[in-house]
Amino acid sequence: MAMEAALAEKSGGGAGPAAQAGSGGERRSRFQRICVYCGSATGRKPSYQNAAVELGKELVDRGIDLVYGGGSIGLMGLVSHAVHDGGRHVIGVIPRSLMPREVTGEPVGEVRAVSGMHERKAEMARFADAFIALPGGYGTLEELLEVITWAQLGIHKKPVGLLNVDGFYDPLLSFIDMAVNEGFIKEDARRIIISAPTAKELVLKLEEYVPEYEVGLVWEDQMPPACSFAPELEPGIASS
Ligand SMILES: C/C(=C\CNc1ncnc2c1ncn2[C@@H]1O[C@H](COP(=O)(O)O)[C@@H](O)[C@H]1O)CO
Repeated sequence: MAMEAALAEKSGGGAGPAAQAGSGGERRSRFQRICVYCGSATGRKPSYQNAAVELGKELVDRGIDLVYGGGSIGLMGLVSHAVHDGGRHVIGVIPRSLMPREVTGEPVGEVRAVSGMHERKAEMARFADAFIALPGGYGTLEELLEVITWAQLGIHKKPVGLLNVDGFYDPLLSFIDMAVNEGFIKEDARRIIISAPTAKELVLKLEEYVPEYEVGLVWEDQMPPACSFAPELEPGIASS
């Protein structure tokens, strides 16, 4: 399925069947599943690692499942273990060529094998109701900027959040503000990006986000939006 079509299936802006009050009084979320992009390294500061674990716990607290790039290395391992250990479902989407354990470590939860990086990003985005980027490198930045670009193009209306741990993303946000001032990014497209310094604040902001960015584009291969917010998942190739 083409990337745009796959995403359009779940492009309703975030409201879903999980938006009910939990019976035990826990803070339920309107999101069933959040896609987390993050470093395949842990980074130098312990605060990055702590933030990955805190984010995982916040998802668990709110009854949200995780989709991510698979693997148990770096921050990816920390966030996926925190969600898995907390009893929520974890889906890792991994290209077959990255599957050897020496490359990605041993992932937890459901592992879905895909043919390559493009399919991986489309699948991760399709399964998710919102996106969060923790600190990371090129891979994280690429994934993040792609979902921002897709939002700008009207391919989806799902919230996109930056977990700005210790100001990690300040230089990127300054660069983006400069691009707004220089006339390359529109003010309303700038507001696609939601940022906060802690997982708690960020998830709350994502919960409250109302998509305001509108484009009149119709994608040739776009499927009608699905009624159901969460797709039926086929069984993964491995799970634990
Ligand atoms: C090829 C090597 C390591 C790759 N390991 C990865 N395993 C799983 N997912 C990965 C890997 N590398 C990148 N990703 C995806 O990009 C993001 C992390 O990239 P970053 O550059 O570390 O920020 C992450 O969200 C994944 O989806 C051996 O060098």
